Amino acid sequence: MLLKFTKMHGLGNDFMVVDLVSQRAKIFPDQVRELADRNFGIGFDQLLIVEPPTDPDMDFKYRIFNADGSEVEQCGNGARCFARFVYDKRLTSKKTINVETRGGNIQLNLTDDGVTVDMGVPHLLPESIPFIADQQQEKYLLEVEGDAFSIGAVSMGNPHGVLLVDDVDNAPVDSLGPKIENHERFPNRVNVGFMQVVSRNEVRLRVHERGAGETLACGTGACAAVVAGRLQGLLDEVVDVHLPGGTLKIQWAGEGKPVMMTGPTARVFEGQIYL
Ligand SMILES: N[C@H](CCC[C@H](N)C(=O)O)C(=O)O
Repeated sequence: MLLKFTKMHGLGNDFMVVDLVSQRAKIFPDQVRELADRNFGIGFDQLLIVEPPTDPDMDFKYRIFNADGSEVEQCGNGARCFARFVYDKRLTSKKTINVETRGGNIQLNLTDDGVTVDMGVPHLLPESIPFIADQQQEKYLLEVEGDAFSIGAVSMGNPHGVLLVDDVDNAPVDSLGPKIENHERFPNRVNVGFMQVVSRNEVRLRVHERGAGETLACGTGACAAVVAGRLQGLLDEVVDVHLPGGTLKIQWAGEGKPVMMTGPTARVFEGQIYL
């Protein structure tokens, strides 16, 4: 069958976006891996699927697949692109869009200068991340092949580990990222953020993503980094998060409050592919 899609990105974190409201298709994990391949397929970090909601109070269901074919709970950069996609494709005329995801319901707000997403309240209890630990802490000691690292652990619906580094440009993203991604204390694997605190309102961040490797930006990673930094008393409520692909504005008023993420979206091309 011929499947229409739109190629989009949020700060270089790139997506294949598919409307399965007005199209019908079944996409299997093997196909996701083939489509994600940057030589043999379309090439993307994540596949984003638009479906009708199962919850009548929601406008859409938003499904996310990593390049390795794994279906995951949340994708922040993807959420902004999702909002732009459903509005531009006239699947909705709303500018405040409520979507259900595996990681919980989120609200997307189309604005003149981008999209602001209510990413929901972060989960901090170890069992909700999930992360194996005796109790909730601002930071944990993680043993990796004989070395010990201090790490924050936060769920934005999807799991994140956050390490503080002096200089992101020299952070061990390629060597340490995969080891922590697959660490036994993260039963569902984990996204790994390397954060350099520039000031109380500014950080630099690189993220080794679960199921995709290092990406140019990670929206949930930016949210998790600010949450971890605030819990450690290092950051104020509003933080500019500088990622290799650009900057996100993250706001978190504190425990029990939602994380707000604001940033741009971009459409690259329209395509169609035989499945
Ligand atoms: N790799 C992530 C999903 C995509 C998250 C990222 N692209 C974002 O913008 O939040 C995971 O396995 O949980």
